[in-house]
Amino acid sequence: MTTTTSHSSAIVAKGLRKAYGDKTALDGIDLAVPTGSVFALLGPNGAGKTTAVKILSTLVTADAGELRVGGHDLATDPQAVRAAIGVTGQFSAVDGLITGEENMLLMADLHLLSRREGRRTAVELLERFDLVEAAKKPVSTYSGGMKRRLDLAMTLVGGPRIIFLDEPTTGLDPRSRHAMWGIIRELVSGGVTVFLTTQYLEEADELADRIAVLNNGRLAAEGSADELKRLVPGGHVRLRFTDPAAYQAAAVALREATLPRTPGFARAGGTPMDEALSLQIPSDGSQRELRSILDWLDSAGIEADELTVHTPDLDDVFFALTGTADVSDQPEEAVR
Ligand SMILES: Nc1ncnc2c1ncn2[C@@H]1O[C@H](COP(=O)(O)OP(=O)(O)OP(=O)(O)O)[C@@H](O)[C@H]1O
Repeated sequence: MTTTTSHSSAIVAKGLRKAYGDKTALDGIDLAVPTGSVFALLGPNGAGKTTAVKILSTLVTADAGELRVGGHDLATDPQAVRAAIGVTGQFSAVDGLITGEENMLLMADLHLLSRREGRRTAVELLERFDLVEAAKKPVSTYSGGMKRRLDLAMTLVGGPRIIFLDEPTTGLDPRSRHAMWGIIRELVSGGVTVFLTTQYLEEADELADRIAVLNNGRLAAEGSADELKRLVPGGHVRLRFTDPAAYQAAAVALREATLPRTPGFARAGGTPMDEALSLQIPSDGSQRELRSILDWLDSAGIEADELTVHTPDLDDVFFALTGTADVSDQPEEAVR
């Protein structure tokens, strides 16, 4: 795992630690989020995601670690960090008793915008987040998706360049979730850096440039969605036949095959799936492996009626990295 400390990092953490009593929530986390990118912190319940967001957004202090957000040191200049960031999520600032517009204007007041500037910003953001019709209604009448959009709109009042989103789409229906993804993508295309936590692998896959998998307060892995998917086995090429004789011939050929450059292929022997007349060949789905499989099929005279490539998805990665983790495996370190 590498950590970049260049100036192009919007968020940098080195050796981030936090314990609540004898419970270690974060056990030495290193991460770097390039400016203008989306970083997803993925992990099961209790992994430490919210703690990380709370620390990086100055709501909670770390026990240890070198932390910089927006170029500012969290320990010595939290005020500057606060001015550079926006936070939405599980600790939403939305007031249900007043209208969406009033919430926006309240936020504008908090940011010390003039009355005129506040109104202009509120109108612009309500429009952008498709909340114009609902603007004069109490927020308590809003749907979950509308509340999330309002929450994010309020966060944007101060024009933050770094935004923390703690589980931004939890509980939203698919349509609202997709709408939120669209909004997040739009923000990023405007140069904003987004740090999000999520339990939805699909969300991380859709949005994030980099994903870190947090488990028991430690980073189990970090990389792009594709890099993470390559970490776990499960990828394969499936050949489907309609002619039982062709299937049998292919199964025999495959059982005898060895292909030195493709380790998975060599040990494959094909997994016969008689009812479906299909054969499965382990493969990481890379171009190189596919080419060697196709070359071999050609040279063996095998012509499948259908060939599909299955790559592991983030679910596989998530379960592989977090499902089997045994806390007792991990060295005990004294945490004060
Ligand atoms: N204020 C607190 N006091 C004591 N323990 C806490 C506190 N906040 C968090 N913890 C503990 O720290 C660990 C990490 O919690 P955290 O909320 O950061 O996890 P999470 O990954 O955000 O989980 P979730 O997805 O459930 O929100 C958990 O074991 C939790 O019980």
